[in-house]
Amino acid sequence: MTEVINKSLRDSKGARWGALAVVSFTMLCGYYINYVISPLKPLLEEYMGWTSADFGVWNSAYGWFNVFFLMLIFGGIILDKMGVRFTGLGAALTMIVGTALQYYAIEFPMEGTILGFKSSIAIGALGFGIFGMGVEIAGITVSKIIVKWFKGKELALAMGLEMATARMGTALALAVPLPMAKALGVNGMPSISAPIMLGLGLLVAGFIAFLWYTFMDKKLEKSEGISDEVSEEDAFKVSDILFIIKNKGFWLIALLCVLFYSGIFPFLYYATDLMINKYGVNEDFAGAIPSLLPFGTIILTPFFGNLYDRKGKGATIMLIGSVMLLAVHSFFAAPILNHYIIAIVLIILLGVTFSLVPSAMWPSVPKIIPEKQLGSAYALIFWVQNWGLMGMPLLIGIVLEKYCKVVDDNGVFSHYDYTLPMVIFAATGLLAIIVAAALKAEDKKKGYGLERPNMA
Ligand SMILES: NCCCC[C@H](N)C(=O)NCC(=O)O
Repeated sequence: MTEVINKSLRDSKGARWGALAVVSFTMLCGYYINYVISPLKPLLEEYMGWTSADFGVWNSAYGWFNVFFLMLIFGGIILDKMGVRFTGLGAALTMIVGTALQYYAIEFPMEGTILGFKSSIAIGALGFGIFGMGVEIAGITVSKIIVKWFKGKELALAMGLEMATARMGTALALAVPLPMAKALGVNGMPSISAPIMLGLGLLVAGFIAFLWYTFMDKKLEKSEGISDEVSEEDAFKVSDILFIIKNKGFWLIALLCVLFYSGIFPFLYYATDLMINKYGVNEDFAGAIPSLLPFGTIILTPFFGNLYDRKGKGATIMLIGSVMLLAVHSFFAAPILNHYIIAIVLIILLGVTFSLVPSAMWPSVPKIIPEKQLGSAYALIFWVQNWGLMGMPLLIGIVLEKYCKVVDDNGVFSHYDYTLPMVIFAATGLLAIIVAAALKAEDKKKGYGLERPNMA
C-alpha cells in the first residue's frame, strides 16, 4: 500500500527561494526611492535653492504618517486582518503614489509656501511621507511572508538575502542619481527629476512582481489545505498588542532597532555630502563611496544570517555590531582623519556592522513573539524605529544649517563641518551597546533562545 504524504509547497526549495526572490525585488525598488535624493543634495542646493534644513525636512517626512498617524500600527492590523496579499499590493501602490508626488515636486518647482515650508518641499515631503508609509508596510508584509515560507528552515538566511537584495536598491540610489542627473542635463542644468522617474518605473515593476507573488501565496495555502488566508487564530486582537507591549524582550529589540538604525539609515542620507565636505571627494564620485556600504551587506548579511541559523549567538552578534557602530562613527567624527582612503575603510566597516545587527535582529523577533502576533510585533518595532528615521535626519539637517557652516575669509560659505553630526551618530552607537547588553542579559534570564541556532 502506498502512503500518500501531503507536502507543503514550502518544502520545495525552488518554490520558497523563488517566492523570496520575487518579494525581495519589490523591496529593492522601494529601497532605491528611499535614498534617491541623498546624492542629489549638492545639486538641490545649487540649482533649486534648498538648504540643509529643507533636505532634513524632506527626509524626515519618511516617518510622518508612520509615527503620528500610527500608520504602521494600522498597517500591522490590516496585515493580520486582511493577509499578506491585500496588504502587500496596497503597500506597493502607496509607494507609487508617494513617488509620483515627489517627482512632481522636483520636476515642477512651485513658488510660495505651505504651512511655513517652501511649496515644493511641502509637496515633495508629503509624497515621501506617503512613500515611507508604503515601504514600511511592505517591509512588515515581506517579513511575515518570509516567516510563512521559511519557519523551521533557513529563516535568518532568507531574511538576510531579502535585506541584501533590497540594499542593492540602496547602492543603486547612492551611486547612480548624481551622474545620471548630470548626464541627462540640458545646457548645463542637471535633470534632477530623472533619477526619480527611473524609480517610478522600478516601483511599477515591483508592483507587478508582488502581483505575481500573490499567485504563489495562493498556491502555498492550497498545498497546506488553507482556504481562508486569515484564520480566526491569525485575526488581529487588541489583546495581541497588549501581550506584545508587556514583553520586556520586545522593548529591548525595539529600542535597539531605533538606536541602531538611527545611526545608519539617516547617515546614508548625508553620506555623499560628508564625502564631499569632509574628505574632499569629487561630486561625481562621492556617491560611489557610500554605495560600497550596501554592496558589502549584500554578501555579509546572508553570511551572518546563515551563521545565526546554524551556530546561534544572535544576541552576541547584535552587541558586536553596536560596538562597531560606535567605533566607526567616532572615527568619522575625528577631524584630523580626513583622507578619502580612511572614508572608504570606515564605510566598509560600517557595512560589516550593518550586516551583523539586522542579520540577527529580525530573525530573533519570532523567538520572542509567537507567530500569530508577528505582523503586529514587526509593525510595533518599525513604529518605534520610525521615530528615529524621522527625527534624526531633521536633527542633522538643522544642526548642519545652524552650527556647521564654515565660511571663507570673505564670509562666503565654503563647506559644512561634519564633526558635530558625526558625534551625534556616534551617540546612537553608544546607546545601542547598552541596550544590546541588556537584551543579552534578558535572553539569559528568560531563555528566548537568541544564542541558540534557528535550524532544528
Ligand atoms: N531604508 C529603508 C527603511 C526600511 C526600514 C525598515 N523598517 C527596516 O528596518 N527594514 C530592515 C532593514 O534592515 O532594511
